[in-house]
Amino acid sequence: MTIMFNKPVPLPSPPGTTTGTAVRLRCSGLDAGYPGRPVLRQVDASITALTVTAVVGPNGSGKSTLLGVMAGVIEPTAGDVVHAASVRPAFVPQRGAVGDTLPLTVRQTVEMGRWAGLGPWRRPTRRDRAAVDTAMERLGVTALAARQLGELSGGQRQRTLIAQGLAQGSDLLLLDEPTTGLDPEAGERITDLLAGLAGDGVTVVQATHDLGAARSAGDCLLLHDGRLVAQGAPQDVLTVSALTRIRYPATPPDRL
Ligand SMILES: Nc1ncnc2c1ncn2[C@@H]1O[C@H](COP(=O)(O)OP(=O)(O)OP(=O)(O)O)[C@@H](O)[C@H]1O
Repeated sequence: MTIMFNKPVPLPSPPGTTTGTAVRLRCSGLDAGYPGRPVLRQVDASITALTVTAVVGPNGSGKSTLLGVMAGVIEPTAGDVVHAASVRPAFVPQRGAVGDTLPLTVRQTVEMGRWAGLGPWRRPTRRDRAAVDTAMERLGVTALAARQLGELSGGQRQRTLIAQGLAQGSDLLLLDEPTTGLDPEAGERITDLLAGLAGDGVTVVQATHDLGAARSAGDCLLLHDGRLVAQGAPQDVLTVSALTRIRYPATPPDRL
């Protein structure tokens, strides 16, 4: 198995996609999981550049595991992950992964997105500060800069964490359930912001249970039991029959 970050750009388009569509990342024959627990099996999937891709599937279907592999934090046990750029992806894990009680302000949280690129003394440069300012503005959290993380609403907190990912300056943003637990308005705001980022040169992949967010994505991967059962436009992938077949729980027929 291999994870490569330096393949030539662009990768060839997969069969069935529009000619000329640039592929940012491709998984081929991917197996991955945890010690004693195989999860992903033979996943072949492509992430289209400058698009929001939604990764959908029931609990335990392998969405977070797939994001972890794309982010390079989980090693595949078989297959390849090929990136069309040498820039490391920015990974925003699930909301619960960041403690609410951390004594951090919004600005300090976003600044952490720059840490990997700082020298041993962690002195931010003007460029670092500009990246933080831009990310905070883009996510609408500038006015919250001095607030503690624990004082924020769910939507504000989530936008702060996405700003931290954006501040990393990657062209690939991987988000694990960015709208889970938010009220519809806060969720829609994040969905719109992600679409705006894709329009501004960032490739976005989000694992989500939010079918509204998935339907407004440009592309969709449907996982079931660690296997990719469909990939394509949301209206072609998130059909009543496909969701019923995998017994996806959040599919009231009137919302399809
Ligand atoms: N750190 C871990 N160690 C062992 N098994 C794990 C670990 N993380 C997840 N799993 C298992 O791997 C499988 C896939 O989990 P994963 O989190 O990728 O699914 P998911 O589709 O993101 O689920 P959810 O929608 O509930 O977040 C599940 O059976 C889960 O219990």
